[in-house]
Amino acid sequence: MCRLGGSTMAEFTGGDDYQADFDPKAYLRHYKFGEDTFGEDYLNFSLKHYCKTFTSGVVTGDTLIDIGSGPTIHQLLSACESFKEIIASDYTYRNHQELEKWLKNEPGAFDWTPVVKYVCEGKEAEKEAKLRKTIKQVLKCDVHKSNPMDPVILPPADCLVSSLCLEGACKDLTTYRIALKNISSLLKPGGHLVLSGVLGCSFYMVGPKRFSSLVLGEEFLREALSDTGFIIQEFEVLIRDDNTDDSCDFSGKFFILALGLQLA
Ligand SMILES: C[S@@+](CC[C@H](N)C(=O)[O-])C[C@H]1O[C@@H](n2cnc3c(N)ncnc32)[C@H](O)[C@@H]1O
Repeated sequence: MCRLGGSTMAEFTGGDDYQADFDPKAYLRHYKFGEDTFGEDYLNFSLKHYCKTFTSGVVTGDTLIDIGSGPTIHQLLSACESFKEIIASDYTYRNHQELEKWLKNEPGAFDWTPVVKYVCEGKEAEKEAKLRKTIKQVLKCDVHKSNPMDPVILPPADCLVSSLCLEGACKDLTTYRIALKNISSLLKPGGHLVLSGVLGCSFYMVGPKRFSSLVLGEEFLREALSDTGFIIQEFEVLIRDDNTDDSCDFSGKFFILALGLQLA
């Protein structure tokens, strides 16, 4: 159920809605620093955890796959130092285009410099160059398929990252569990999953379009990960302490580092 402006709505927005109405430029407005947006709040939380995770020396390897990248790269800024190759992915064609625009440094690409500066002040150009070099492919992805990258068959990766994707893509908790299983098939045994997102969120706005979000709780996530064979190594939660931005009704943010897959 979605609460917006006091009314109650229950409309799920799926792949067709993302393909038709998810405007990458409108979404990226959430990630403009200094505008007190939901995205800025999320970045302040997640960038800190990405940095800690990917500089620990433990979460490292040859290949990292980012699931549901959207038009964004914030989730990969720290990771690009620890992996030789990154594969970005998303469901929509327009997100692929927006990401490619940034990768090729084309005019009109989103300016990530303020976010990059937050991660590594003084070394923005080097970091952007490094990330551009490390992202080798942008693939079509559907978390509802048993091989989410179908028809491409990828060798299992050392690490999976996914930020704010599954809660948007899944209509109920059963579908979320299946999607988690689907994406985990892309991971090597003993590889790492870095999963971040929002708790208690039923919708978020992308420009004038409302997208549904699956309401997640910490207990459900712990159970779903454990049932999929993951061992949770870190589970950070930050409860929302403001109500200024009404473009999203989340109650908290989470960041998970998990080790997979221990079950067959
Ligand atoms: C809220 S955005 C998150 C984007 C980015 N990862 C971030 O952290 O800002 C949700 C993304 O999930 C993608 N998505 C929706 N349904 C999907 C599906 N079935 N499979 C893969 N990605 C999907 C959307 O296209 C969109 O880019």
